Amino acid sequence: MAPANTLPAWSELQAHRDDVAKNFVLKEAFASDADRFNKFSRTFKADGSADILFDFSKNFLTNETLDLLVKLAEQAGVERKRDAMFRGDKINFTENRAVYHTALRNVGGWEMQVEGQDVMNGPTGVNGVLAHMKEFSEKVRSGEWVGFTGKKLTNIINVGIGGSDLGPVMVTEALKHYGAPDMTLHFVSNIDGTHMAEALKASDPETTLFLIASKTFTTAETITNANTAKSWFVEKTGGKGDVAKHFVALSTNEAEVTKFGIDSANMFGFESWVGGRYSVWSAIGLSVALYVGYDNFHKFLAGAHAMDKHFRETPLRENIPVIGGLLGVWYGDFFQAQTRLVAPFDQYLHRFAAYLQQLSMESNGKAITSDGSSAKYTTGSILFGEPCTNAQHSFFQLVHQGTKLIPADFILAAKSHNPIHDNLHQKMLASNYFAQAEALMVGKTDDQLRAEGTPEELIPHKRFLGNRPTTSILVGDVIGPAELGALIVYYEHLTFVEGAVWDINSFDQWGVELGKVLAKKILKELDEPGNGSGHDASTGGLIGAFKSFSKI
Ligand SMILES: O=P(O)(O)OC[C@H]1O[C@@](O)(CO)[C@@H](O)[C@@H]1O
Repeated sequence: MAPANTLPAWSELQAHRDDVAKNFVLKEAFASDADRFNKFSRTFKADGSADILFDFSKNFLTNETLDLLVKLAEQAGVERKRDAMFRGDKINFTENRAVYHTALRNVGGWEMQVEGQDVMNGPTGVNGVLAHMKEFSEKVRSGEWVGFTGKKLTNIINVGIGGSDLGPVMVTEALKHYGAPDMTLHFVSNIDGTHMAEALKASDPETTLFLIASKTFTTAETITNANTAKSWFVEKTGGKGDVAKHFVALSTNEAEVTKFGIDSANMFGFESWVGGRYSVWSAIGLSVALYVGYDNFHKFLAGAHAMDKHFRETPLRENIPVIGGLLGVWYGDFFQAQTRLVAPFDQYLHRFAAYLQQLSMESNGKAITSDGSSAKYTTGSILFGEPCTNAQHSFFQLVHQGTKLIPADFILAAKSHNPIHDNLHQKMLASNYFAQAEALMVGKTDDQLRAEGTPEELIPHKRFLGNRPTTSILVGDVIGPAELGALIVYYEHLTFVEGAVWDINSFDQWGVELGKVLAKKILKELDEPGNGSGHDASTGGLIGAFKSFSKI
């Protein structure tokens, strides 16, 4: 594909930005068009899910802007690339793989093949793994599957990192309302011994089930943590513990699973066309099924599939993830916004931004386009976020009065799982959700400050320039499994659209390899005399200091 900035629509957008958008004032746009909210809002509707309102009206958008962005998407081949993904083409061209996480949640019976092979049915097909997950999770939750002393397994330790951790953590936290009351979850990811030590300290080997979650089953942190866990289990049970009853593997790599000592019958597999950051829908999501029950896990898949259907079938201008992705390009490449804020007004979603960081930044943190040349434009964005209202009391000062343009997404469920104190908390949460977006848009003028009696010398300091764009996402009920699935997939496909316009490979992650290789070399040097070989003075000096401090 031609580099994005050589496409005709790109130049038209640049001209549009120069002539119109640089003077675009949101509050004036609303004052001049009473129908603006309706024009730039879209509602996601699907059976089994509450409606989800996506209000894009507080963005730097005019009809012309949206027309030009859609034109850019067309010229960049977004629809062609989207259809190639759903067709199972090897769009992950550096690893020669399909990108087929959509098959994992294909509850709609779509025919889905990779290299002419049906991926849904057959012994190792998606549906077979889901059936295995259903059977296993139901046996554990019912107490039919017990530990070596006959006790119910109520303490789950998921050992994984990156996509083998962030998704399970975020989803089990987001769906805590549906979690088994007698089940405790631990997620151990960091190689820092504290992570595993703290989990084991709180665990009884007789009631503990370990999920060793690793797509490759070669990730150093995970395999080390898994071996530590196994040693703890053997030691604590005096060798009487039956690993087969207390360890299962979630992976694509049967050989390494077997080498570790887990029987393949206790392995839940998935294919290499599932990227780590797209894997919560796969066997990696077993902790979710164990915690909230398979029926809720299926609803989670169904909500995701519904957003897949919307993305696959909806014309670009009405397509919600397409609009979200095009806004990412618009702010990043035409307004030089370097970051994106995602602030859920929802405590259960407190790990949502952390999950989206890997999804967005591991997908689009790329500077090379499909033909191997360097991108001549900005790609990717630094995604960050915390739940509100906490974030308002933390870093919103910069968002409101700083020098940076930070497009923000706010998310709220219309109903709370916990309508305590006569729903007062939910109303206060909602009032802040509305107020933050409004404040960022309208700001506060010098005249308003003077009218309040603000001393002249304080006016510049208390001025709010406003005109800061936000997207408000409002879920029309509580956020349950289906709504969560749809929300995640909105961001998955928004990320896809950004990458498709930027003509990058959003599905490999070569950038995580160099650090691993260097760490492996240094690990050996920590057990050898001296400060290692071939290091710069800083690295060598730090190694020396570490050895001295820790008396290695
Ligand atoms: O699931 P696994 O193979 O152990 O990989 C864990 C994580 O490591 C990576 O950094 C790739 O090495 C992420 O992409 C991935 O989610």
